[in-house]
Amino acid sequence: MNDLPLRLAGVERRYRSGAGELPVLRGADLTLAAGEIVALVAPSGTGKSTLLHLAGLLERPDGGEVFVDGKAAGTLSDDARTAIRRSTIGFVYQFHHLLPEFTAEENIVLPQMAAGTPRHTARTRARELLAAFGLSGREGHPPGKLSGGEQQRVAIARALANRPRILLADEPTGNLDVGTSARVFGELMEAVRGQGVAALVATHNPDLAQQMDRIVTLEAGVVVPVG
Ligand SMILES: Nc1ncnc2c1ncn2[C@@H]1O[C@H](COP(=O)(O)OP(=O)(O)OP(=O)(O)O)[C@@H](O)[C@H]1O
Repeated sequence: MNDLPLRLAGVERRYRSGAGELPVLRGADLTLAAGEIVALVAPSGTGKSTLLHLAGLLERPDGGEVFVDGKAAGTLSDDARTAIRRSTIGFVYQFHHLLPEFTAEENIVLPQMAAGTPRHTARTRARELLAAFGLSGREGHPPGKLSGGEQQRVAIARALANRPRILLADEPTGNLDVGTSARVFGELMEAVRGQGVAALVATHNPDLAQQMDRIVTLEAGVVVPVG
């Protein structure tokens, strides 16, 4: 069990508001094996983003524990959690969140340098990734001069730049038209499978979910298998 990239055990999350408490996760369990791609398909507002934020160590649960590579994240300092996030976890969001003032290549170089990779090594890796996503020749373009599909390809390349063990994606192609979404998602799957990354992908798109290894949903705050 210890070398599972990701394990959520009895994870709880409540949001406090003026009206009281909203229990969103009530003991969610989920494991991701290396190379496994899991679809998280659940109605809006049931806690998909919350689960991804907890799995990505962006927030701490109110109960339960998140294990990354067998290590309990709850006992770690914020700095230690940030270090794990940088080296081990890649994120892709519905909107690319690329830095607009930097080029496509720099957007992929910067997170590598933040994780301690020397600039020349980071540049080589960025160029390889951009080539793998069909973006050779676009290295010097800022996000504003790329199409929506190209921007999302850069965001996926950035998420994979530090060779993460875990990829967390929240509607990664939700902002793209149907054809572009299918193409970009296919490239994402190929890259994830090629690198043996464990991936958890929240999506409302049943066609994309069917292409993954397994589908889970959220019901009353717990993770339930589908099919
Ligand atoms: N910071 C917060 N403070 C208070 N309530 C929150 C907060 N974040 C999320 N919620 C509430 O928790 C519930 C779950 O939100 P979450 O964003 O995880 O759902 P989701 O399944 O990802 O939804 P969607 O598919 O619409 O993105 C929602 O009712 C939401 O309003």
